[in-house]
Amino acid sequence: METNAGLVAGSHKRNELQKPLNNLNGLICQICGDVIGLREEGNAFVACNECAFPVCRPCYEYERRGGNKCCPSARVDTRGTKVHVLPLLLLVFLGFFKLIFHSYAHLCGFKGSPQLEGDDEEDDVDDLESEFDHAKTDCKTTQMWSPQGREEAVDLSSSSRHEPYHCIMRLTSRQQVSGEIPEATPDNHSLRSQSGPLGSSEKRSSTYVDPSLPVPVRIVDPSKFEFIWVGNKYADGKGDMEGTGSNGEELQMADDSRQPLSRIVPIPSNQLNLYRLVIICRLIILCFFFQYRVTHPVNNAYPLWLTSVICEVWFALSWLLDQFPKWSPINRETYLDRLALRYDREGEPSQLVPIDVFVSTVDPLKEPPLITANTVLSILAVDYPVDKVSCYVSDDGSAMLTFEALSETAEFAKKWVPFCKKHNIEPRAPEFYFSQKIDYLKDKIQPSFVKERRTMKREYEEFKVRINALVAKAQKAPEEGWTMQDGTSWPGNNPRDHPGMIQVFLGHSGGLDVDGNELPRLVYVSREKRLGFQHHKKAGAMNALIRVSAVLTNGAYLLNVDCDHYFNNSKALREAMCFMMDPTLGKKTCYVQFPQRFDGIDVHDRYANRNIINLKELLWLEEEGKGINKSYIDKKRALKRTESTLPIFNAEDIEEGVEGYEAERAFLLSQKRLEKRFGQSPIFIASTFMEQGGIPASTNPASLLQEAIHVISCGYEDKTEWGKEIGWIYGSVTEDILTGFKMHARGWISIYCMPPRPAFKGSAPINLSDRLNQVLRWALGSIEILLSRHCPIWYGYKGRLKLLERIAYINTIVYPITSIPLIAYCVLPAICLLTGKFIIPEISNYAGMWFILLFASIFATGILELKWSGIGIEDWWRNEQFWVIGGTSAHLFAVFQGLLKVLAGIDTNFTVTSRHRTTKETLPSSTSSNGRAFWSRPPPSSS
Ligand SMILES: O=c1ccn([C@@H]2O[C@H](COP(=O)(O)OP(=O)(O)O[C@H]3O[C@H](CO)[C@@H](O)[C@H](O)[C@H]3O)[C@@H](O)[C@H]2O)c(=O)[nH]1
Ligand SMILES: [Mn+2]
Ligand SMILES: [Zn+2]
Repeated sequence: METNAGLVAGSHKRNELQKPLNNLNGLICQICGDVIGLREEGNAFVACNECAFPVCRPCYEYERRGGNKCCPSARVDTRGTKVHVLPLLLLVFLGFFKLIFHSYAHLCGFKGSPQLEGDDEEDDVDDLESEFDHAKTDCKTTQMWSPQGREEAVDLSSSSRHEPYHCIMRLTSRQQVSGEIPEATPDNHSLRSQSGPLGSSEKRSSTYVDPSLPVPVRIVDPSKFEFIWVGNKYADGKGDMEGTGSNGEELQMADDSRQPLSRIVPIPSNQLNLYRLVIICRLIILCFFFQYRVTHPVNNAYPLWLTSVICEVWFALSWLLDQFPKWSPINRETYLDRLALRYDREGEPSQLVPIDVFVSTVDPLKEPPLITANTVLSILAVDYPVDKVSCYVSDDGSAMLTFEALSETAEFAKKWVPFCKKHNIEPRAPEFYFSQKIDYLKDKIQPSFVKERRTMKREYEEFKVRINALVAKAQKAPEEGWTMQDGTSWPGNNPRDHPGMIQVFLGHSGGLDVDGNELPRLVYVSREKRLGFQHHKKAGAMNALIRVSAVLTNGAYLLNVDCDHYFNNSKALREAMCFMMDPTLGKKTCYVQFPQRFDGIDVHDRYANRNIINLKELLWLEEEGKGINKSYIDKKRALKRTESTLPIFNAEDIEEGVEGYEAERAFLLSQKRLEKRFGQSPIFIASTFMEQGGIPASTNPASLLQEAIHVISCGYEDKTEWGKEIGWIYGSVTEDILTGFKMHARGWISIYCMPPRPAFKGSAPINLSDRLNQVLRWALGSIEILLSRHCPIWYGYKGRLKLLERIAYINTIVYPITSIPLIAYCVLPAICLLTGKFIIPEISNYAGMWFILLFASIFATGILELKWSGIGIEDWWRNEQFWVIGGTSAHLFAVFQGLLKVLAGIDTNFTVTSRHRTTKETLPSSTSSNGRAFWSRPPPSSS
């Protein structure tokens, strides 16, 4: 509001200034700073007669081509709609008229002139301009178009996948961040820093450690609630808090190295209590309802009655399971400024720890290289010290297209990254940045910025042309397979049987950006694949990356994103570090996860992908700081590094120095044991002992590459604990849930982090079949876990899983089974109709009351949830619809497929994915492309 007022005032002022000048030549364009030229009649060019906002003709036309229908100043004025109602109406009317004319012409068999379809703008076209055609016709869509014409357009939204969460995991479980931070003593590691869960917001500094407070249990189900608890208050809360601290206080806080880097934001207790009250009422009503149902069978339709009661009981149970995680939500906010004060002070070397970012891709046709490129660019431009970020791209499809696109991306990054950092733009994925409207009235917009932005946009369009050309070229593979630029054959021609490949771009030796600064390192990795070796999909790919990165850069933490999920918030890494480097939280936190947000969903969100309401799939909970979720991430570097670190240890053992731990540690330290656990790589094992990450200075880079190829070979994990106890855990297609579960069972906690500006965004499946397939895959993953030794119902009672965590995981695992009663219940009405019988006996007034109360309580909970979450009724309804669609199709199918797979060993999926591929063996070789070294390794001779 404040900004708006400012804007409006600003533009008035300008108008006033200009009025007297209006007829003068020499007026300055408010966008680019050039002089506004004259029109033929000798008056200054005026774009908008309403406000006479001074823009030059080139700027005005540029904006128009970019899809703006109104003048640059009015567009940012929120009242602009009012001003432009008339022209809009006219436009609509005109459009309508054209439509009628068109159909009429069509009916008469007469072809309307093509101009009729376009806008009435002039069509002088240079090669850059034609690309704006699309935007002209519909500036609202996020579609992307290419300069070459629409056929080649890449539709962003067509990327078929998306993933729930991105997590930062610890690499070492016990991160000694820096000498400054004293060890936590056992008595203050209670996390509950604040007042009680619902208490008023006391001053943080005084309440931070108060071991005497009871430890409240809080759980959050972001599926329905993330907006409730976070949306409204989060953003403002921070401002308020900061406002209260005087300078002196802040300084003092900065001094105190135990100041937490985040806090829990209290939720108003009346809100929460009201909700809880309704839930309890609903529960009580439910009990009476069942009492009535059970004691009043329908005598002439006993089977119908019995079926319906069984279904109802199941629904009630699943509702109850669903309810637990929502009982005590937690909301957190971070103090980025404290993080910077403590570890990243101006003028001193940064003490932030290094992070390796992993991007997974498989199929460049389903996951368009342009999307992956955008993700990579957003990582390279992230707001974190460049020498502390490395980006690893895993290509499970060993596609030369992916490789070449990455090589182009590295080149483009040299221009893109300095531009982002100089102007501090968001988001730092160019496609999404340029699709945003720019607000020329914001004070920070300088004419020089406008010009650089235009240049950059042009560069990006050219980059897109190059990527699209690569994609076009990759459509039909030549008989003899792909050949690299230097004429050698591409080693990955057979994606199911090829050597490991690694290529390092950028980084210290890979060239500087256009301003002469270093860039983060970018590494292409395609792990070795051989027939007869299980590759374990994404989990396998991530484990390979854990090892390569440990050998090459060895970040202390790792972050995993899918290739279609770009950094929407360039401070996301810092957000996560506020938890990982927190003096108290950091020691027990295994991973930080961010919710999944989407772009490019169709307006009506027909397939209910907006996670706003996403059902159980996204269940997670935080309890005494313990998080769960369907996220993926996992284990830190799998292993741990020094003494304390592995997540293979139980979290408390590490903290408390339990006896067994000491003993195990001694055992572990023996090299033999380490090799058994981590595989035969002395360099990898050594790297796990580097608490702060980084590689021993003495190592020779050439030998590191050799070793890196070794650790991604497909036999490397044989007889080790990879995928069993270490790294991403194998055995479920939802490896993220399984791995998170395993970590929680060891007593680690996880944090759910929801910065006001969403940290990551992805593209969601936009067609029903992709979406159903995804839902099917997730449900199948759950069933796999349900039927495995890791089933949360029985697993780990000797471990450290908290009861609520267990319930939340059970809920996440069991939901596909609900499809069976759901289908039964859907069929019941038909049977009732056919047989003329009903599932409920003649109803008395007394019974009728329970029915009415039950429905009322269902409405009440629904209304409260809707109200607090800010979810619209439409979204909610769509979600309910999709729940039935998915529940009666994909979930049911998953149950059977899972049973088949686990009980009979039939992997239906396998037959789908492994279709015809020629098994042409390509001889891997050491080659070079583009003058850079390219490493690969021959297949194991006979192992
Ligand atoms: O053999 C494979 C298969 C997949 N992937 C990658 O794994 C990610 C997720 O796969 P996708 O098919 O896109 O699944 P989604 O349902 O979109 O992803 C969500 O759900 C998955 C299952 O829970 C999680 O693995 C993902 O992290 C999560 O984002 C993608 O980046 C893929 O490139 C591989 O690297 N290798
Ligand atoms: Mn995906
Ligand atoms: Zn201008």
